[in-house]
Amino acid sequence: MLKIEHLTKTYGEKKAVDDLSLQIRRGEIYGFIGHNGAGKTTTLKAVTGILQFDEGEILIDGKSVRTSPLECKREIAYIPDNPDLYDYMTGIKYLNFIADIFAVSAADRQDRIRKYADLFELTADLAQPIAAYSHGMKQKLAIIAAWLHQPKLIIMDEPFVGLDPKASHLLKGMMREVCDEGGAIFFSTHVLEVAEKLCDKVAIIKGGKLIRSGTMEEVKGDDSLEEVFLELEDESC
Ligand SMILES: Nc1ncnc2c1ncn2[C@@H]1O[C@H](COP(=O)(O)OP(=O)(O)OP(=O)(O)O)[C@@H](O)[C@H]1O
Repeated sequence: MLKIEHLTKTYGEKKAVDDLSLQIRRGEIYGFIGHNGAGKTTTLKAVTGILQFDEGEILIDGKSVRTSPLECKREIAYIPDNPDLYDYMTGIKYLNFIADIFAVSAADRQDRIRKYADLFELTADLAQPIAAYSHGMKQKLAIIAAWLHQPKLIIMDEPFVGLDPKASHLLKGMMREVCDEGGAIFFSTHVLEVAEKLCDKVAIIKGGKLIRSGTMEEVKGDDSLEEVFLELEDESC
């Protein structure tokens, strides 16, 4: 579903991502963990096509994000770490705007908006301008928007930040559902307990380099993910 090959991205002199390769298959929830400034957001943005990169290749379902950006964007959804949506739009206008971009039919969008807005208890607020939303409400709206066109690959940067426990639980279920239906999820998180419970596979990045990746069992063995992560952080200091 997603193949990242030898990705390198520099900002001026700073190598933010250094020769990173990983592969995500259909059906996998793939967690991406690393310290602040490790290169997670840079990698995720490169995958979505928002950020140009210097070297390497990124393939989504076999298509290059460099040479087939539109085809790739049709297959994915991206939820950034900060849900800066269009404040002047109402929630419902924003969802319809996103549905228009992805050419979701009137019937499908109505069903999906109704379903997810009800689940996230956001229905009553959809008529409000986004400027009046709390951080968590914006995050819920961004999640509903991401699910509207039934993307094959969902990329999320710290998706659980700001969500209440019920919404977090709901999102985890929605992530698993996408994978059960043949999609894939790639998301970053600092909450290692969530990653450990939820992810099929995990990659650990440090200073732009991938230092460990594999199935959760391969990466953590009999230890907790937190223990392994902290050990790896210390080791390569
Ligand atoms: N626009 C930019 N210009 C210059 N340097 C940048 C820019 N964006 C990120 N960086 C640098 O690239 C490195 C990787 O940043 P990135 O945002 O990818 O890290 P991250 O793992 O997502 O961190 P966090 O967990 O804090 O969100 C950092 O050293 C950061 O300072």
